[in-house]
This record gives sequence, structure tokens and C-alpha cells, in this order.
Amino acid sequence: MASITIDNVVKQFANQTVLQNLSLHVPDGAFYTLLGPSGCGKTTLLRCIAGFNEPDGGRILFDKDDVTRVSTHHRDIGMVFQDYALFPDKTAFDNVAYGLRARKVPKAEIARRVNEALDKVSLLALADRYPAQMSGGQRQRVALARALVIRPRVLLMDEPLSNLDAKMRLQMRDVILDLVREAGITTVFVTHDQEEALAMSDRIAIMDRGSIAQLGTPEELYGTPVNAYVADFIGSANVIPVPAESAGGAASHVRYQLCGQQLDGKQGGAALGAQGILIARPEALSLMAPAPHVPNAIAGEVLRRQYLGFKTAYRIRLHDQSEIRVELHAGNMVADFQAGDAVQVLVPADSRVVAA
Ligand SMILES: Nc1ncnc2c1ncn2[C@@H]1O[C@H](COP(=O)(O)OP(=O)(O)OP(=O)(O)O)[C@@H](O)[C@H]1O
Repeated sequence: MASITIDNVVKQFANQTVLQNLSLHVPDGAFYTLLGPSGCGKTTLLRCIAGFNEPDGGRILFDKDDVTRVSTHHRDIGMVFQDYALFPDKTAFDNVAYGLRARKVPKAEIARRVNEALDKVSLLALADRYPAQMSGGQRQRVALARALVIRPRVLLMDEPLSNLDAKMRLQMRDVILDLVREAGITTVFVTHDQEEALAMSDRIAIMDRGSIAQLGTPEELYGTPVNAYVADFIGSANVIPVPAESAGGAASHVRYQLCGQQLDGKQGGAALGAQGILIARPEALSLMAPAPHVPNAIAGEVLRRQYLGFKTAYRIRLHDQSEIRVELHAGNMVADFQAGDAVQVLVPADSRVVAA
């Protein structure tokens, strides 16, 4: 087990800079996820940690060891790929045994450790099967056993669940988490599935064009996204440009204009006297019938109501013709509204206004 330090790493392909002075520290034993849209550099960063890509600048450390120029097979890593990358001509047993044989581990110990690893992924009974005789989930479990059996310092996983069906993906989340927690192994996991990232990670690094837009716990990223990009990537959010000004008093407050009305919000990094971005999760907003003098309420009209069982989603048109999405959850819904109803949208005063 080891911590991973990525220190100012730069990676270029031809004249494209794919990683831009990227730094990230993954503590020993932590489960970190790289999340971001296609092409943002997730796989490139993982391949730099693995040693398949050599950075053009910066360093990569495992604990205090600089591994930047160390070859992949001397880094002591386990890897699991999207396409499993099993040897098709080897049985499950021999696939898992491969890394131990390469390390010249004694035969009896190989048998013991391979059986133990196959048992952990519930595949002992299929030890003699070839990859072609197994389902996608079973193959992915062989790949996981193969990565873990060598007791690597670091486990790297590149979209390991994306070829599995939805049910198997959920099951494998638990299998992976149970195994890496039990082994206490430092893991970097790549996905573009935000729910997977939220459900599995200690911390998530949201990547944007070769940089980290925000690093945080799932709760931090969902609750306090630093900008519209992160807010839009994790969950859904109303992202509304608003002029921001000082609310006087506490620096944590901000006043902004929406539809010609003054509202109070929370300062999330907006420049005062300039344009900011209001970030409001649909489920943080609520609706009420029109009434005079309600603070932090803006008038609008229901454009569409969609009943979704556990929640009801509304599209509201405000007087400036912009739209805002509101979701009321079944458990705390006090009033329902239909298309055409005049309403007021209540924007909580802890809604954040971030820098544009
Ligand atoms: N070997 C290479 N040669 C040239 N360009 C490359 C190479 N590998 C990656 N790139 C480019 O680097 C950028 C980042 O690619 P990368 O695979 O890291 O993205 P990603 O975030 O993992 O995307 P995806 O989710 O689609 O896998 C892309 O523009 C890609 O075309």
C-alpha cells in the first residue's frame, strides 16, 4: 500500500496538451475517482500513474519513491481495464496465477493465493473455465482477482464496469469496494458515470480539459460545486447568470438580481459588482401559490408538470421568459401545481452564487 502523489504532471500528444500541470494526492488506502467527460484526460492520467505514458513534466511518487521513470512492471501496481484484458488461452486460475509466476513465487504458495483470490470474488468453482466460457461479470471478477493477488501497492481501474449490464454493475460496485477496503489498497478509479463515482469514492476529482476542476468528497461536490461546470456534471442544477453585489454584513452573503427582484444568497466566490452564476439544485427549490411580500420568491408560471413517482418535476417560466426547474419530493410536498398555474418559486437563501 502506498500514497500516490501526482506533482505538476504535464502530458502532451503531438501539439495537444492533455494534462496541464496536474497535481493530486491520494492518501494511502483511499479510493479516489477521476470523473469527467470523454477526452478530458482521465485515462491519460491513469496511464501516467501506471507507467504506460511518460509525463513530459512533473513527477509521480508512490509514498516517497519517485516512480516517474520506473517501468510499469517495477511499479507494483494492479490494473483492471474496461475490456478485462484476460489471456483468452488461459483458465481463470492461470490468469490469476500469471503475476505470481512472473514473480517466481513458489508453486504451493501460488496455488494457495490464487484459490484464496478466486474465493474472494466467488469464482472458485469456475477456476478451470476459459474467459470465453464466462459472463462479463465473471470475467471482470477474474480481472479483479488477478490485479489483487499480487498485493499491489496501488490499484488502478479504468472504467471497469462499463461493459456490464446495469444489474451486474451494481453488484460489482460492492464486490470491488469490499475487496479494496479489506485489502486497504490505494485505488484510483476512472469512470464517466457520476452515480458510480458518488456511490464508491472517498473523493472525486472532476476533470476538465486536462485539469482538476474540483476535488472533494461526493457530498462536497454535490453540495458546494465551485463552478457551473462541476454543478452541471454532478447531478442537475439550474445554472443562472445573475449580477452579484454585496449584501452588507457577513461576507458569506451576497445579494443578486433575478427577474428584476433582489434575492439573498450565499457567497460562493462571485466577484461583487459583476456577473456571477446562481447554482440552484431543482430539489432545493420549492413552490407556493402567489402571495405578496414573500422574501426570496420569484413569480412564474408552470409550463410543464411531470409526475415521476417519488418526485414531481416542474418547468417554471419566469417573467423574463427564462426557465427554472423545480422538483418536489413526494415526502415533503405541501402543494401541487398544474401547467398554467401562477406560482412563486422560493429560492433558499443558502443557494450559492459562484464566479462566472
Ligand atoms: N496515444 C495518444 N496519441 C495522441 N493523442 C492521444 C493519445 N492518447 C490520448 N490522446 C488524446 O488525449 C486526450 C485525452 O484522452 P484520454 O483517453 O485521456 O481521455 P478520457 O478522459 O479518458 O476519455 P474517455 O472517457 O473517452 O476514455 C484526447 O483528446 C485523446 O484524443
